Amino acid sequence: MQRKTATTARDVSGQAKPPLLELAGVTVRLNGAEVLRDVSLRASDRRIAIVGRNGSGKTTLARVIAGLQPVDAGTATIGGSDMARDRKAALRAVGILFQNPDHQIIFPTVEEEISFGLLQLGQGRDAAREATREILARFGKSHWAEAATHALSQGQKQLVCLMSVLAMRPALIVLDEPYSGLDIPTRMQLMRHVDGVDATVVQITHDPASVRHYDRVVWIDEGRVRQDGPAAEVLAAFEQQMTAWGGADDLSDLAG
Ligand SMILES: Nc1ncnc2c1ncn2[C@@H]1O[C@H](COP(=O)(O)OP(=O)(O)OP(=O)(O)O)[C@@H](O)[C@H]1O
Repeated sequence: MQRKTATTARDVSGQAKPPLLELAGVTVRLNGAEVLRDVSLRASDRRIAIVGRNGSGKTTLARVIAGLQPVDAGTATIGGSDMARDRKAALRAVGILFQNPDHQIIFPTVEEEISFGLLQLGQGRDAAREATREILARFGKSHWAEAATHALSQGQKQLVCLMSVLAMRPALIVLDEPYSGLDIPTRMQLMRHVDGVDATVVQITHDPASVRHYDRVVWIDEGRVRQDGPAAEVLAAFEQQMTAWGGADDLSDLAG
């Protein structure tokens, strides 16, 4: 197993800055099974991908990073705030985009959907409305403000979810397989939007091609970090192993 040695970022005064994301010895048990085991990750890289087989624990890890999944052991620190101790501050620092936008969208119109997160952050109605209009304009979708969310296509809904997350200006965005089920042009367009965002991105994917340009790839296997390092190195090892397993007919090792 290989672990990346994180370089310590420093602020203007030369003080060492805490990494944006720090997991230390994180273990999560669900229904008695250890789904994550002693996962440690210090990350200040701008683009991080998480790969692994079905059932290896990727979504659970994404939920831990997004503050949606309490840990049974270890600590999760986002933007210098410990999830367990200052959950509110940690949650401000992170936004999550799920695979299925229907699990995320709850409001009847696009404007209400995007504004909701901003109101939750404590913004007043006028400020939230203005920020919503601003993000719609940035994506060339001002005409969507009054659109019914249920009438949008999957790709359009996914873009609404991305705009909702970006409007909240999180320092870290977690994307859990955001492009599955989208056609090639929609996927390419959304990927371009994601590539252009200022925030740090942690993306879970089954598609190595979509993250070859990332700074770092973490391979999760049976709830543990199997390999962590530069994209080219980790993806080559990952693809080799996946192809070897794929060549066998035995599904008995599929996690779960
Ligand atoms: N709510 C739950 N209760 C019990 N077990 C769960 C729960 N959610 C997930 N698991 C189990 O935890 C393991 C990891 O699941 P997880 O969804 O994190 O995997 P994944 O790597 O994202 O998989 P996939 O690539 O198939 O989406 C699986 O064995 C799964 O069955």
